[in-house]
Amino acid sequence: MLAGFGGPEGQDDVIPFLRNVTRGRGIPDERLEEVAHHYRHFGGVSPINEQNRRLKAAVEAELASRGIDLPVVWGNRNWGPYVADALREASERGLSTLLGLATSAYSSYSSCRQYREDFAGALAETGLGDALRIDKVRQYFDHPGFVEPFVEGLRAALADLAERGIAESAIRVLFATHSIPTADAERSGPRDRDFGDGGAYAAQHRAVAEVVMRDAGADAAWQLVYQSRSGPATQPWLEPDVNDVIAGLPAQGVEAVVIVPLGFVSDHMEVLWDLDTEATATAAEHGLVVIRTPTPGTHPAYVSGLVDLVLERVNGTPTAERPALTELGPWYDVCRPGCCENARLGFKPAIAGVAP
Ligand SMILES: CC1=C(CCC(=O)O)c2cc3nc(cc4[nH]c(cc5[nH]c(cc1n2)c(C)c5CCC(=O)O)c(CCC(=O)O)c4C)C(CCC(=O)O)=C3C
Ligand SMILES: [Fe+2]
Repeated sequence: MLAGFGGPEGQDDVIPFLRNVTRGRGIPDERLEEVAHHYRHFGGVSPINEQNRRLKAAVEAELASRGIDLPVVWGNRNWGPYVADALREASERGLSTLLGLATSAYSSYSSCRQYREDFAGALAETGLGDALRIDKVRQYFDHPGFVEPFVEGLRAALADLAERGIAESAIRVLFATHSIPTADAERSGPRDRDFGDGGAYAAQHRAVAEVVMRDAGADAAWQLVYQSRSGPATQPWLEPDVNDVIAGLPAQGVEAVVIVPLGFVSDHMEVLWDLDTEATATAAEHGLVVIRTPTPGTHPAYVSGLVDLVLERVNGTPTAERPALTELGPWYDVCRPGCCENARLGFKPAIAGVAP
């Protein structure tokens, strides 16, 4: 079961979609109006659903090319087709076990546990709790198939800048990911492991960024930056913001910035607006050359990696034989007790984890 975030597909969908995403989250109205404007600018259509349709087709084609007969259903957390729709479809097709494959690579409440809660909620909503069992594929931030498109993108961007005569010492590589409340970040990953500042969420990004720099053969300075903050100003979220960092670069002798959207799997609104529109404008204002590198999208390495992830789980591949490019992984198949809890929302039932 490919599990996506979901997005609006027309102007009339924008507000109901935003209500779905932010229900009970204390997001200020001004922020919602601002985000509605991003969607309205693109005709009220988020590209994310079309991207997931393409990803589903690509995964199906990869399975077929390997002669593997596994059906794929698709459901979203915040817009149709919903996870509940996917469960009904699975049940009608006579399936009894689903393996969730989320379009989200890292550990945190928003990027892992919320999928597990929504799977549990959809089982309850559809009454299919006895007929269907749902497991979830491990977080794949350090899987070679997810990392390879970023390495290729960074290598190409640096080659492009070299051709333009810009020295690597005048280039800053910014690895961009979604900001989350620091309270969520501290609780990301299993409760019994210490990952340092920003919890498992930040540690995973730092570790993958190092691998991408190394494998791209990059010598430039780099840093992890955050984007798309949405909570009230009083609530601490992970920093620094991508725009604040960009604004400070010219004073450090930087002439060009490469933005690697490390936290995202496709060119959805966070990438098109917050990076390609806003951060790019900030860079231009400060006289910087800017290149935003590609997201995995339907890159063959990513698609093939997703199928490998499904198969390692289906086949029970021993941990030692599972690919992982950082010391942090391979990540857990079954989330550990208390994994990625949400400090603000309290306890909600979730599946595919060890009971607390
Ligand atoms: C970690 C993370 C990811 C990456 C992992 C993953 O991909 O799962 C992600 C992805 C996405 N976030 C998306 C959209 C939105 N996220 C919002 C709000 C929030 N995101 C959060 C975190 C994340 N979000 C958080 C902590 C909030 C605050 C509310 C809450 O506590 O839950 C809001 C509300 C308005 C706003 O304030 O921005 C919107 C509209 C879309 C769809 C884009 C499209 O339509 O193309 C995608 C892929
Ligand atoms: Fe989000």
